[in-house]
Amino acid sequence: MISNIIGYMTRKGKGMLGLAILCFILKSLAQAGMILVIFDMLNTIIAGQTDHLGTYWLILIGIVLIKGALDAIADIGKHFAGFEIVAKIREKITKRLKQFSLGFYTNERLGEISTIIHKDVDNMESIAAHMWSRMFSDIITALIIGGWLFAINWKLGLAMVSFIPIGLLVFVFGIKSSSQLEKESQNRLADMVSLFVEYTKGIPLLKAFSKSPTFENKLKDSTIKFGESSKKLSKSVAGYIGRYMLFLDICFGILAVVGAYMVFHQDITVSTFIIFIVFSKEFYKPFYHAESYWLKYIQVKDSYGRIMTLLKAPVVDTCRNPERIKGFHIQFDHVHFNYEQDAFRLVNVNLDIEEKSMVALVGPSGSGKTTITNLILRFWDPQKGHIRVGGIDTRKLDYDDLLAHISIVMQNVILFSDTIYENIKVGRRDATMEDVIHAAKKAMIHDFIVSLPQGYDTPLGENGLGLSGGQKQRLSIARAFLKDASIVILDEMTSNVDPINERKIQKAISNLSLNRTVIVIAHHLKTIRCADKIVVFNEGQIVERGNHKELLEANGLYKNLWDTQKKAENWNLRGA
Ligand SMILES: Nc1ncnc2c1ncn2[C@@H]1O[C@H](COP(=O)(O)OP(=O)(O)OP(=O)(O)O)[C@@H](O)[C@H]1O
Repeated sequence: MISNIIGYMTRKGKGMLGLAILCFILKSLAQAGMILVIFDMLNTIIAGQTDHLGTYWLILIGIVLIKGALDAIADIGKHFAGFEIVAKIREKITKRLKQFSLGFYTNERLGEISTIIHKDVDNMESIAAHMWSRMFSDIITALIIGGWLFAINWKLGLAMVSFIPIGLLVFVFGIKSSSQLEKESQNRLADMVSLFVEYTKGIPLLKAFSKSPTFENKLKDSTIKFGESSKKLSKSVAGYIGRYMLFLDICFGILAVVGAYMVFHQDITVSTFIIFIVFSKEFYKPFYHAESYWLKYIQVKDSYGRIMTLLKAPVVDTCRNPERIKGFHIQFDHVHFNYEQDAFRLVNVNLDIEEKSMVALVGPSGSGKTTITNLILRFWDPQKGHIRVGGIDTRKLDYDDLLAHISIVMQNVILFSDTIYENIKVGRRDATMEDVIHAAKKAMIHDFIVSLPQGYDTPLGENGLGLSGGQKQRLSIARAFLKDASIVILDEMTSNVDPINERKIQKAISNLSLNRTVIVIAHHLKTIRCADKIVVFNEGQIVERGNHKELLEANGLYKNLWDTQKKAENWNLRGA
């Protein structure tokens, strides 16, 4: 983890981190030097020589100033290094996010990505800037001071480290034995959080339908379970940390006893004894801090794991010399596809969508219509067979070029918390106000927009809050007009819109369909009667194809669906 994170830094960043560590070491040594100067000063005072007191004061003031300067430089260095790591990791993630297939962006993933970008990357800053600079400087200072103390008297040096190996063994075994409890506690926490999220999302439903406390009981249960596992973990951690600290204290006690014994037998002077007592604290520092280093490591380990999983997730395959699109005839050639093993399968799909024709995909829910459009967009790639656009396999096409030539009008229109103008401009970032108005007029939404007090500058709430479904869909059609792509994928609205809105949407869609290759995922069969070709899917296979008249005459699944929808309409009318 350390080498990987350092790998993200530039030479300057690494230099600044090194400078911070060096300054912290020098600061600790300056601190030690200050104590030695004070010792020396006391010795001279005890000896009755007070002539050089002024020099001592000057040296002490000098050390204090140097310490302050070192502290400031170390602070600047560690923050520079920390912020650089954060910036570099975020840059790498941003680049990677652009390379993922859109199929990667499920709702859960979006939540996870935002946690990674906010919390996990910030954790990397805290470990690199705050922990490493301290930890490395503590360890190096301890080595220098330990070496110096050993050089003064190796026997007392041995007393100083006597129980450290046993203490470290206790620490390492403690970590191992509590790792299972730690995992358990993390899992319980994850269960509790996901239940809370589910609960918060479902509050309106729970209020409307359920007075039973089942969900609340589940929540209470999971909170208790998490509490219990946390208590067990804390108990185990407190146990081994307590034992470890005890061994460090025993070490210090042995140092004091052996030192006093040696002073008594005049093996060492009192000053040597005092030097050991005072400076051994500096030597023990990283050992006493091992607990906080470890806890910090645990805290960032998961963050690091999540960042790496994201950075290593597979991206859309791109070939070395991708080709540009040369035409808009779409062809499925013996395509086989499944999202997951042993689940829905698209079986041997052969399909020709002529350039500038309109093809409607129909079939029962879950038959594979959206999957066909997902494959054209390369949200996924087929396991077998080829999908060609303009005669070229989509895997050999420049992916950005492919997407630049396709407009999508989905039922779930995604709108941003921004003005109507900016929301339409998503279709083409360099569009002018005139272009936007022109597109809105073609999408039959201009009159509605100008009727609003702030017109095109009207801010939209999150995901278009304040607009009806029909209005949202016409805004998305305006985007498609603005993009002016040669291929249009339309996912027809399933929810009921009022007849005026429906007529406007139909008019806007027929405007958009002119002179383009159009693929419609059709739910209302009456709207696609005029399509050049209707392809009927059932359980992942094409079962019929032809125009409306031919399919009715064939008396198959299409006729069945058509009759069912007509019956439903009649029923609606009678019901009304
Ligand atoms: N991301 C996915 N991962 C796994 N399975 C999926 C995924 N998306 C869709 N499916 C499954 O693939 C099958 C076909 O789905 P698809 O969305 O293509 O059907 P559809 O004909 O468009 O349905 P509808 O008319 O209801 O929108 C369904 O069984 C669905 O559950």
